[in-house]
Amino acid sequence: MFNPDTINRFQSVDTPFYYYDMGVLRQTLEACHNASAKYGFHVHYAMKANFNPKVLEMIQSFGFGADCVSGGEVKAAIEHGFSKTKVVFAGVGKSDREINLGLDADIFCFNVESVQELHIINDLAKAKNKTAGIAIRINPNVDAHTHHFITTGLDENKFGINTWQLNDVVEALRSCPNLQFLGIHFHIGSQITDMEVYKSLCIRVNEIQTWFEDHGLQVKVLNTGGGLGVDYYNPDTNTISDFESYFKVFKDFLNVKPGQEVHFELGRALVAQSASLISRVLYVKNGQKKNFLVLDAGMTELMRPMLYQAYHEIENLSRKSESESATHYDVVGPICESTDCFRKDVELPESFRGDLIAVRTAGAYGEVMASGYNLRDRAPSVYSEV
Ligand SMILES: Cc1ncc(COP(=O)(O)O)c(C=O)c1O
Ligand SMILES: N[C@@H](CCCC[NH3+])C(=O)O
Repeated sequence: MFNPDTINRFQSVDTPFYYYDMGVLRQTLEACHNASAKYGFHVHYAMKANFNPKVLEMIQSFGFGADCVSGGEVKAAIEHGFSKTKVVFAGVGKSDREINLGLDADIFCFNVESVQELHIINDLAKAKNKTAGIAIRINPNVDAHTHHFITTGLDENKFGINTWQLNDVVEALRSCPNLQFLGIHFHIGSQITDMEVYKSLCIRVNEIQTWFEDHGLQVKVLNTGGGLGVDYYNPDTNTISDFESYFKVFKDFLNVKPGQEVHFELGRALVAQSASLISRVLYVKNGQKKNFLVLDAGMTELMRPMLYQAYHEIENLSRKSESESATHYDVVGPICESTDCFRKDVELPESFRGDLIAVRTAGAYGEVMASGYNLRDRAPSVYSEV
């Protein structure tokens, strides 16, 4: 990702900034596109992972759809060229204003997360004399075996409708003539690397599909969500997630009937490795027990380490050739919070004020989760050639 010319180019850029390697993004999208097309699967990009306009434009150029979680994302998807026939809108708390926006845009499908929401969408669609396509988001109670904070498919999670409420769903659908039932939707969590988890999901989806058909509802769309993980430890040697194995699990274990569509909502796996957060060392503080590298970027630019204790590789780009004289640093930001630490005890070459530091694998849930806390400016983006 960082050849000498790239690092040279960074010398004249104000830090912090996000650096996008558009070649990595393109290769990742190609890999996903080819692996999914083999089985006729449809991928909707989960825009919440990254809605940088250049990123969106490249993703939509591959023909992917968009999975949105707010009215703002629905609007951005359409503005950036995603076909409205490939826009889905999930979210546990869609406001009336956001539902109306989706109805006005004639999006393909609302993924509905409660029985009450079914009635609300029906009423709003009726007021516009429209029919809304809907899928039922079901909480399958499948353990994603990922970080506790980013599982979404267990009974204790707020997302989706629990299976014991499905009779109420069928009843509600009978009394909602302005809804068109399209299918069933699942999303059990994020940063999933164990393919056995997806096998368990398929088995559950098959059971639930049969239940719906037994209750007279034809399932046209099976949407199994996203969640495929990336390798945060080896961004250079394992850059592209194993899309082949991922889709093959669904090909092998999902009971797909003739005429049915299978949809996925990948976010992280498509964008995470394409970007790094680039910052400079402001100060080197040598304490009695610790050495600190104080960067000009912090939790306002990349919150994942502070929010989930997430691991990101950290590199000193100014001293790439110096593998010796390794020193241990707590790499911290300038924000007035003790948790504003990217990682503790990081082994790096001896580092100095002005050195360029890269925090890797920052393309997913990085820029989009930035905040203006401490009245900080937003970090800009810098792009490589494609
Ligand atoms: C409903 C839904 N779909 C898709 C995604 C994308 O997840 P990931 O970025 O892990 O692929 C998320 C986020 O976890 C989500 O909540
Ligand atoms: N933002 C989280 C994942 C949540 C995904 C959205 N449900 C992360 O950075 O890992």
